[in-house]
Amino acid sequence: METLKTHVVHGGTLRYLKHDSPTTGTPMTLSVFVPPGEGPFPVLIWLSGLTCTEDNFTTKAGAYAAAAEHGIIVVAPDTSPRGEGVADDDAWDLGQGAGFYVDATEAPWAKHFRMESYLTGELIALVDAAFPTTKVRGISGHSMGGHGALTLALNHPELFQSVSAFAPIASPTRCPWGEKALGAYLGDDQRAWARHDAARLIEAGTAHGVYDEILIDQGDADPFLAEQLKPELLVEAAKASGQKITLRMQPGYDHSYFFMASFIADHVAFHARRLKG
Ligand SMILES: N[C@@H](CCC(=O)N[C@@H](CS)C(=O)NCC(=O)O)C(=O)O
Repeated sequence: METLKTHVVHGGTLRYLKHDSPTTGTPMTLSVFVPPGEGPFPVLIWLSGLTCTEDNFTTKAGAYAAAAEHGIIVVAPDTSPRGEGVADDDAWDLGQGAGFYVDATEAPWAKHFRMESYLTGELIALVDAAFPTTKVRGISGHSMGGHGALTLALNHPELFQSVSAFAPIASPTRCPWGEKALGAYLGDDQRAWARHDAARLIEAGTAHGVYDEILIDQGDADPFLAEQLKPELLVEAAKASGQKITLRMQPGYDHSYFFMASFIADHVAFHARRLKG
C-alpha cells in the first residue's frame, strides 16, 4: 500500500492509502487510523454512504478521539471502484460512489464492482498484514454503508465480532435506492437480492446467536427515513427471529455527518466492549 498523506490526530496516526486491487481491477483508496500506544489493536471498519469517498467519514465524523481512548484501529475504505475505464451512471445513487457493497453480476458493472469480495477477501487481509491488529474486528457504517455493515456482518459472521449502523438502508429490496441498485448490479431476478437485505437476513435468522446486540442510531428528522431507510423493518425482523436490536431514534437529527459526529463515540465504545473483552 502506498501512503498518500499522514496526519497525527488525538495522539494516533491517520494515513490516507492507495493500493492496486486485484479484486476490483482498479486502484482503491482508504484511510486507516492507528491509536497511540502499544498494539496490537482490534479494528473497526467503517462503510460510508452514497456519494462518499473515504474522506467524508475521515474528516467529518470526529471518530478518532474515541478510537484513541479505546485503542481501536479505524479503517474507512472508498465506496466503490473508480476511474475513467470504470462503468458509471449520471445519477448519484448508482455507479461510482454507490457500490452498495455487493459483487455485481450484470454488465457493465460486473467487471469492477466487486465490493463484497474486495472488503471481505482482500482489504481485511491487507490491513491485518500492514498494521498491528489483533485480527478481531467490528463493522459499522452510514446509510448505504449501514446496509453494507449489516449485510456483510450477517453474511460473514466469521469475520466480525460486532456490528452497528447509522441510518442504514434497512431493506434494499423494499426501497427505491435499493431496488434501483440491486436491479442494476444483480439483475431482475429478485432471488439474488435477498442476501443483500439486512431485514430479510435477520428475519431468516442468519447469523443468529453471533451478535449479542446490534446498535442502530437513526435521526427522526432524516429526509430519507420513511421512503428509503425504514428501520422499523429491522425491528420487526428482529422480533420475529429473536435477534436483539437496539434502535435509538434521535430527535431532531438529520442524515448528515453532524448526526454521526454526535453519536460516533457511543458506537466506538459499543464495538470496543465487544472487541476487547
Ligand atoms: N447527493 C444527495 C445526498 C447524498 C447524501 O446525503 N449522502 C450521504 C450518504 S447517503 C452522505 O454522507 N453524504 C456526504 C456527506 O455528507 O459528507 C443530495 O445532494 O441530495
